[in-house]
Formats: sequence, C-alpha cells, structure tokens
Amino acid sequence: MDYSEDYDGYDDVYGHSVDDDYYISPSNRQFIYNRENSRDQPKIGEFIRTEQDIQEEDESETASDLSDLDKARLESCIEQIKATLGPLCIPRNELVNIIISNNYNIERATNAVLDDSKNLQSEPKEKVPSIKVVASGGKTTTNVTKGFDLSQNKDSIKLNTTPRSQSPASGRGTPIISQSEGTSEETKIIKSKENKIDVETQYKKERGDSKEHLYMVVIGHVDAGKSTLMGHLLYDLGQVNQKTMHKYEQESRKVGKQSFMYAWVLDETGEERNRGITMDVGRSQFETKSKHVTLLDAPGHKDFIPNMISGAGQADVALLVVDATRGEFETGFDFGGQTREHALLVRSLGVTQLAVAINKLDTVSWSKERFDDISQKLKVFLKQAGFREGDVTFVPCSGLTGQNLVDKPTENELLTWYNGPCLLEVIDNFRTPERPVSKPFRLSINDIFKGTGSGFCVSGRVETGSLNVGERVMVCPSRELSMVKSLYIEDLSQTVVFAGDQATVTLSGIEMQNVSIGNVLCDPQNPVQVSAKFQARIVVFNLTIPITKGFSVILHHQSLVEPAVVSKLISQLNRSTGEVVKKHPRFLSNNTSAIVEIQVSRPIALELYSDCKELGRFMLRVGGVTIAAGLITKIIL
Ligand SMILES: Nc1nc2c(ncn2[C@@H]2O[C@H](COP(=O)(O)OP(=O)(O)OP(=O)(O)O)[C@@H](O)[C@H]2O)c(=O)[nH]1
Repeated sequence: MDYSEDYDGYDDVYGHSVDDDYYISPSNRQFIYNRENSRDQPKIGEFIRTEQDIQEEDESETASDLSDLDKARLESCIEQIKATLGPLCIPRNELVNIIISNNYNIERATNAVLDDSKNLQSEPKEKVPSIKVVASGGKTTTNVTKGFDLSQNKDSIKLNTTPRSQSPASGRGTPIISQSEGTSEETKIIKSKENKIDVETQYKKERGDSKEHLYMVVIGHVDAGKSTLMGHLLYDLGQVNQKTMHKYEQESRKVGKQSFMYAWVLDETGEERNRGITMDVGRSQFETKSKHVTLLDAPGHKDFIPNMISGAGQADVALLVVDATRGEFETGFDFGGQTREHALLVRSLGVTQLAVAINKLDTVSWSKERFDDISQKLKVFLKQAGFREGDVTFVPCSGLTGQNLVDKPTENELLTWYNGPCLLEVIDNFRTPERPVSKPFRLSINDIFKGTGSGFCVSGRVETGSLNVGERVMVCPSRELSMVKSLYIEDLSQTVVFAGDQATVTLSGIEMQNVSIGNVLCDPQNPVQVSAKFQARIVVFNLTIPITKGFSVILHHQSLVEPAVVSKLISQLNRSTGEVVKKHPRFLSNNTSAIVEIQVSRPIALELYSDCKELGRFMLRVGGVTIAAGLITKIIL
C-alpha cells in the first residue's frame, strides 16, 4: 500500500480526493442509528426524561420536531448552561428557542441568556463550579470550588496555570485545582471549551515549556530481544535502581533464566517470567535530551496480536527489533513471521516513523555484512509496506551486552565500521507528530477499570481535541452522556488533556457495563458518526483465498475487534493511479486495491478518513493474519 497520503493527502496517490463524492454534512449525521436494535442500550429518550422539570414543561413545537440527535444536543446545552449560570428564571421554552436560534452554541446561548439579566435568580441557591489552578510547588490536591461571580466573568472559567514542575516520571508537574478563589498574578482567564481558538493557546501554555511527549511501541518477532533491549536501556538510564536489578539477577538465576534478567524489568507478571515471553503491553517512561518517551513493549508472540495492536494503536512511532542471529532473522522475516506482520500493522495504524534495532549482533561477532544484509532486505520490504526511506533508521546493537544503547559503542569490531547514532539518539531524533488539539474531542477507549473513588475509569488515546475536568462527554455508539470527574496522565492528575495524550478519564453518570473497549468518547456538540455499514478503499495482501462478496473478516478499528463481512465489491482500482479498472469485480486477489462495502455485526463509532485519520482507518484480519488495510470513504447511515 502506498501510504504517502499521510504526507500529501490521499489525492496524490489515487488521483482524486477521498471525499469527492461522499462528504456528509455533520448536521445530517447519525440519524439512522436505530436504537431499538442496539442491544442493552438505553434509548436516547431515557436520559432526556430523567429530569423532572423537563417532563413537566410543555415542549415548544420547534423542540418536539427535533431529531433524536438534536434533542440530545439540546439537553446537553441546557444542562451546561444551568451548570454555568445556576438556577434560571427563564421558561424552558424560551431557553430552548435561544439555544436553537444560536445553533446549539453554548457560549452564544449563554451570552444571550445573560444579556437579559432578569433571567438570573437574584440569589442562586446553587453556585456554579469555577475551576482554578494555582501554583502548587508540585503537590497535587484536587478540589473544585463552587462559586462564580457572574458580575466578574460571565462566560469564562478562571484558570491560574503554573509552570509544571519536572518530574522524573513525566517531565511535567501537575496543575492543581484549588479550593480558594484568591487572586494570583499568574491567573489566566481561559474561555470555555466552546471557544476552540483558545484550545491552541491553552495547549501552548500547558505544554509549551515541557519536553515533547512521544509514545513509542516496541515491536518484532517473538524472542527478538525486545524486552531485554528496553529493560537494559531503562537500567542504563537510571530508571531501574541497582538494588532492583540485583534482585532480578538473583531471582532469574535461581530459576535458570538469567538471560532474561533485563526482560524482567518490563515482563512483570509471574506467567510472563515463567514462560519467558511478553503477554501484555509493558509500559515505562524515560527521558531523552529533547523528549519524554512513553515506552510500550508489545508482545511478539502471534497469540497476543490483539494486545500488540492495542499497544501500537497508542503509538506515535515504532521501534522494530530484529534478531541478527543466523537463521533467527530469517525465521522472523519469513512468511508468517511476526516481523512483517508487526511492521504492516503499525503502518496501517498510522505510524510513519520507524527505528530498526538490528539486535543480538554479538552473536555474529558484530559482522558488518550481516548488518548490511538484514538492512537491505528490510529496506525493500518496509518501502512496500508504506514507510518512506527517510523515515526509517537502522541501528546495530545488543540488548544483552548493552552495546550502542545509550552511549557510543566500545566494541572494537563494531567501531571499525559504525560511527552512527546510538539507540537513544535515534529515539531522540524522532519527530513528534502534530497534535490536532483544536479538532472536536475524540478518545477511543482501550481499557476500562474501577477506580478508587466513585465512578469508574476509562483510558485511551486522545485522538483529536481536548477535554477538561467537569465537561460532558458522549459515549458512542450508545450515545449516552457522561460527566468527566477527573483526568490523569500516567497517574498524575490533570485539569485538561490534549490530542496525543494517553489519558485516563473518570466518568460519572453512566453505568460501567454500558461502556466497552473500542467505544469512542466524544464532544456531545460534535459527536462521532455511528454506523454498521461503510464504504472503504482497501489494499489487499497476504491472501490465500480471494475475497468474494460475503467474505467474513475480523475488523480491527483502533481497539475495537468486531466480526464483519465484505458485503459488496464496488470497484477494483489501479493501485498507483486510483482509477477504476473494473466495476463490480467478482473477486479480489492479492495486492489489489478496491472500493468495497463493509457490514459490521453491530454499529460502531467511526469517522471518514478525510475528517479524522485516526478513526477513519482500519484493518481486516482472517485467521490471525492481516489481509487488508483500509480507509473509510463513505459512511452509510
Ligand atoms: N546473545 C544475545 N541474546 C539476547 C540479546 N537480547 C536478548 N537476548 C536473549 O533472547 C531471549 C529473548 O529475549 P526477550 O527480551 O524476552 O525477547 P522478546 O522479544 O521481548 O520476547 P517476547 O516479548 O516474548 O516476544 C532471552 O534469552 C535473551 O537473553 C542480545 O542482544 N544478545
């Protein structure tokens, strides 16, 4: 697949834009999702009807004509205006009209209500929350204050941001929400979330001074030495203290697995250590000169591909580890070996930059010929897989001996032919991708767990936009609304998270069993689309049986894994020009490109590729093998 769309737009590859004929206006979205058919999901009307006062009042004619989606937006607006202004003396009908006439824009509607001051009760019983962030000295206490001086700031939330302190774990300190209303010189007024321009400013303010945050997934065939390499790197960087390392050495020796002592840094469970393989994604942090890196150590064994995909889905860049031992590289690279599969998977998930660690070079006496031979084979394959030559760097190393990891090599044989960067420098040289912070908020959920307090937590990568504590979010495809109680990045409490962050969100007002891995949290005013059917441009590879109409596949969309069928073969395309070479082909064979229709077993949250790359791409797998990567070009509602 030619993936150069990530740089130049897909148009160049296929000759015309993916959204040429297919653009669907956001105002038309999601009408068709039939709630009656969705299993275990409450109807949208149920949460609308939860408030007594809403039921008792007559609905205006305009409001009763609204679609389900607009009703949900309306209720979300009403709740947010009430939360901001406190109890109002304005009849519901009037409020509804104001909101509709302001096109569901909360800020404008709030201003319209405020313009007519008689709408405000003289002594509000319930005061609105104001969020205040004050200088903290690095200690975290989270308290949301109630109290909002309308005469001072009608439509804004007061934030006093402090330069984040450097912490070894994150490279950033934590903003503190204070109980006091006291003023500070560093106080900044930040407009409510509705004003998207301010998100950029807020992002610069919050993140401008800290090191760039990069998420790196480590991939490669089973036993390539991924965990050993990263464990040794973490040890050399001082992330693991000597006492702990000594303990791992003793314990691993006791069970006859001393060669795994560095791998134990990341392989933490008893089963992983006993079997000598990684099963779940190990996480760790370290710092380079210019970056704060979150490391995701993915399992290499093919049985744990779904875990590997969940790690890769969170990553900005990847480190592919290959075993240089004679015969071993060939095993991992042969058809069916995980080297190819992993590289294809990360590329289909949007990773464009890759470092290749040619590992275990100590087993071949640091042979330049072996290094060149492996690099050459991989170069050809990676180019076909869609990586640009300039975005792939090869680095020779040994995870076991620690050569060329954080310092220049000392091994004489290696020094005779290599004077390039060490692994840490290669990682430092990765470019941090642009964070689309001003787009509508989207977070695809890859984990759900019970937190310590009330509510429960979901975590996932913020694909686009930003999210503040106290905001409402919509969970899709169920379209239930929920409130954000708190936010965390790597266990540090935050008031706001941005695109690119791997965040944990504590939700309230929604049942934990109504949220699943693969669901998308989004902005209720600008929700993600929901459908069980879509058209896509796919590139087919690794096929043993040709794809025909009705072909069953497993759809991987971010962390979602869902059965699906290829319900229509619409056209076969010329792979390089994108021109239609055949309408309604009867089958698709290896290395073809086509437009197909895909029917998923139930509705899912998704986006057009042209609107949101992250939620607009997917993979199709059959029998544990990836057979196609695709981009969503039309959502059928
Ligand atoms: N000689 C040599 N052996 C190594 C090197 N790196 C790793 N090994 C050995 O290779 C074996 C597998 O290492 P791991 O780090 O567990 O491999 P992995 O890729 O993390 O394995 P999975 O996560 O299960 O896919 C262990 O016995 C290591 O000691 C190296 O640079 N040189």
